[in-house]
Amino acid sequence: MTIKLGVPSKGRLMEKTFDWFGARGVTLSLTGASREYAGKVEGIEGVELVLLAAGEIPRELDAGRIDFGVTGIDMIREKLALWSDRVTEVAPLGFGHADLVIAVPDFWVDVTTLDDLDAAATAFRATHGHRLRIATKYHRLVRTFLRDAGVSDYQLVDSQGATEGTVKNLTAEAIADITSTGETLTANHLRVLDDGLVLKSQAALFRSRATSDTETHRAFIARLGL
Ligand SMILES: Nc1ncnc2c1ncn2[C@@H]1O[C@H](COP(=O)(O)OP(=O)(O)OP(=O)(O)O)[C@@H](O)[C@H]1O
Ligand SMILES: O=P(O)(O)OC[C@H]1O[C@H](OP(=O)(O)OP(=O)(O)O)[C@H](O)[C@@H]1O
Repeated sequence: MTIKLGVPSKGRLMEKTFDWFGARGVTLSLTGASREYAGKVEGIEGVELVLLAAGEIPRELDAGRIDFGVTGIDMIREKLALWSDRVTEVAPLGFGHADLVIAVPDFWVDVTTLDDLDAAATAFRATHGHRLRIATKYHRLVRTFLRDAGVSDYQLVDSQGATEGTVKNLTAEAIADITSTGETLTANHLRVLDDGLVLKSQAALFRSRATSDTETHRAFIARLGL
C-alpha cells in the first residue's frame, strides 16, 4: 500500500519540510517542469509525494486523499472543526513558528487588553452605528477566542492576505493574523494586545483519521524517528 504524503508546494514551509525529511534520510524533490506540481521521494519505499497549498492540506487529510500531511497547526485548527476527531497530530516539526494574534493600531494607547478592546468596541458601535471590524482569515479561531474572552461588539471582515494593510486602507479597525518576527505589524503601526495571543503555531506532521491506522502507517512514523 502506497502512503500519500502531502507537503506545501512552495515557500517557507516547503523548503523547511524538504530539509526536515532530508535530515532523516528521506529525500523529497520536485520533478517535471518548473511549474509542474510533481515530486518524488527517495530513501524510503512506498511513499508518494503530493504537493499542495499549505491551506489545503487540512481538507485533503480530512477527506483521506492523503495519509500524512505537513502544515501549520494554525491551518489545521482553523480549517477543521473538531480537528482532533479528524486528524492526528503525529509531532511538531520545529519550524514554521508563528503566533496568531489580535493587534490594534499603535495610537489606540488606552487599548492594551481584550477588556479594553471590548469597551472600545462598545463605544465604537455607539459612535459609528456599526460594529468594530476585525480583519482576518482565521474566522473559526478568532471567533472562539473572542467569545471565550467576553468580547462581543465586533464583526469579522475576511482578509486572505496583506491583512496588516486593512487598517490603513480603512477596511478594518483591528486585525487577527499570523506573526513571526513582528516586522509586518510594526511596519503597519499595529501592536499586539497584552493578552492577544490566540495560538502559538508551528509546522507539524499530521495523519488522516479517514484512512485506517495500518502497520504501514506505523512503520512510516517509526522510520522518521517519531
Ligand atoms: N511569517 C509567517 N507568515 C505566515 N505564515 C507563516 C509564517 N511563519 C510560518 N508560517 C506558517 O506557514 C503557514 C502559511 O503558509 P503559506 O502562506 O504557504 O500557506 P497558504 O496561505 O496556504 O499559501 P498562500 O499564502 O500562498 O495562499 C502558516 O499557516 C503558518 O503555519
Ligand atoms: O511577523 P513577520 O515576520 O512580519 O511575518 C508575518 C507576515 O508574514 C505573512 O505574510 P506573507 O509574507 O506570508 O504573505 P501573506 O500576507 O500573503 O500571507 C503573514 O501573513 C504576515 O503578514
